[in-house]
Amino acid sequence: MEAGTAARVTWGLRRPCRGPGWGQSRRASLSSLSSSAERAARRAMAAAEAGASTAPEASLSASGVKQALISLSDKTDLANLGNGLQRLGFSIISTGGTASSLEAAGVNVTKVEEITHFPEMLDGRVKTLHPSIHGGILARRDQKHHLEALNEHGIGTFDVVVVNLYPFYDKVTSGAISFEDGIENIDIGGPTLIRAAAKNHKDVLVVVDHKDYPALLEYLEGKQDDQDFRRKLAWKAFQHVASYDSAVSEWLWKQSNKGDTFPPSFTVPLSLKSTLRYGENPHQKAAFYGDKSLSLVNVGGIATAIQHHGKEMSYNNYLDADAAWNCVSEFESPTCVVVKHTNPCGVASQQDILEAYRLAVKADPPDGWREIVVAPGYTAKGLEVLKGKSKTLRILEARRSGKGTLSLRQVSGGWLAQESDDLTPEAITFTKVSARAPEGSELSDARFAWLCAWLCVKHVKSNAIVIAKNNCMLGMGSGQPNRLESLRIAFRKAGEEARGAALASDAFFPFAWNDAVEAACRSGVAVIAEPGGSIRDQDAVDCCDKYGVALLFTGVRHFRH
Ligand SMILES: NC(=O)c1ncn([C@@H]2O[C@H](COP(=O)(O)O)[C@@H](O)[C@H]2O)c1NC=O
Repeated sequence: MEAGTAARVTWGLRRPCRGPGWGQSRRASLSSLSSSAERAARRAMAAAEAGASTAPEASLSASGVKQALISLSDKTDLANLGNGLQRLGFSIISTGGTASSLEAAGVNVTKVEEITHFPEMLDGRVKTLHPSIHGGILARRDQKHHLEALNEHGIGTFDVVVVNLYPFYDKVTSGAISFEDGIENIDIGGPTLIRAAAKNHKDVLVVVDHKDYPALLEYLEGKQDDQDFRRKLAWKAFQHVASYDSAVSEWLWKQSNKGDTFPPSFTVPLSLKSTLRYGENPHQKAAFYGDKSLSLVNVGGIATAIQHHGKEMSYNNYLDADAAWNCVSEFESPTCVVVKHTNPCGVASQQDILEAYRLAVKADPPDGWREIVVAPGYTAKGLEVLKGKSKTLRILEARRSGKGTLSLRQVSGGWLAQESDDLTPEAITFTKVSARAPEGSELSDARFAWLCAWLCVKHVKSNAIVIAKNNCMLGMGSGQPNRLESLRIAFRKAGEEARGAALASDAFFPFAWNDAVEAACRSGVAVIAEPGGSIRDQDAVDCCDKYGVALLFTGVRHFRH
């Protein structure tokens, strides 16, 4: 690509553009088309007429000088960019703060107002919103009448536009910010520049990410035009603006619709965290995206976990780690949850975490290797020991999964949205409906069994049955087409230890006699906890009374389909 010469763009200065009579004086000055810029514009038009506009050289500005517009809030690597562009012969035009930083870095720069003949005004709300800027970005170089229009109005073309936006996201997530401050942090001129340049990417390179500066400079140094490169930048630019707008829109919805959870429409800003080796199965490609919704700031969870050691996480690893971590995050006391295929199959809560681990593993001993460990933190020694266990063991450090989020789930052609199941154990009231009341530890066992069932149903399909004793899960059954089948599986796992234990069900028992309730009673459990609400609730009460089992209704169902 032709290097051109570094020159300050001064040709726009010739016309006063403000106040009444602006049109007249403007026309008057334009009538004397004599500047070098206008001569250059004519040269560019001649080139367009000659059909040379698709060659890289044709992206020279109408003035014959290549121009870059730079307007950045985040000024990371700005000096390198400015010096690089200057070295390549670009004339640089910038907004106030960016121009000052460039000057401080020894780069020649022209302020936007020298082109627009308007000062930056309204506290920065209007800086670059001007035909002298947007005409120079949007004009099609292969359209004679576009270049004629630029020429008529004394507007030069821009070849490169580098913009990043007011840090709206950081501001509104950094703590208390007033509504007015939020509004002032919505960038208007920046997205407009980005969209204009991205639309005209055939002739204008648009950059929104400082990580792309080296590639931009390398591209500009090259001899070949590459429309793919330009299109990728344009894609990224529109994506950048779309993400930005989704944050603004989410924030505004929250400001104006307190308490109303479901907006009529919304956009979820996702960014690629990693591509994965494959999906659930090797023939499926897969990737992991982080969700940058404002409502998910500081909610922790697996998406923001740090991996300290081990093989790269797979698609199924993420699902399992998520199920285990969301489950363990529910407990206040030290708890260990073992998950297989997203089912919590061993859960123990003990003051000593090592003891919790031993008991949880005992409930469902690993049938092979352990794939992932997730914890809120590790001592240096602990990490060393775990690393020594296996080269592949994935060791993750995660922050507790938060509450109050919207849960989204895909179905063919749409998404289901619901509030996350944030009910705390304190919100559950155990109502004794049987003749016998649970005694001593039976009550806490019932509560723990219910908690386990509750945690299970958040991650596995109903029907869910959990048997627990001494703060330890003894057995669980889930995902079976009927409740009796889940119950049988849970009892098979619990074995003889089920005698005197508590049993919990995620939903009511539709039948009692010759069915799940009677089977549970005959297996020797001391307490059954279930939501209640069946038309045959009385059968369940009568059955428990017959066997001397305590029956508790919780009034809360925790289906997961
Ligand atoms: N109003 C405008 O015409 C306008 N043009 C560019 N900006 C933004 O101003 C910022 C740079 O400002 P400065 O160079 O003064 O630090 C950039 O983030 C850019 O997106 C604008 N500001 C906000 O809307």
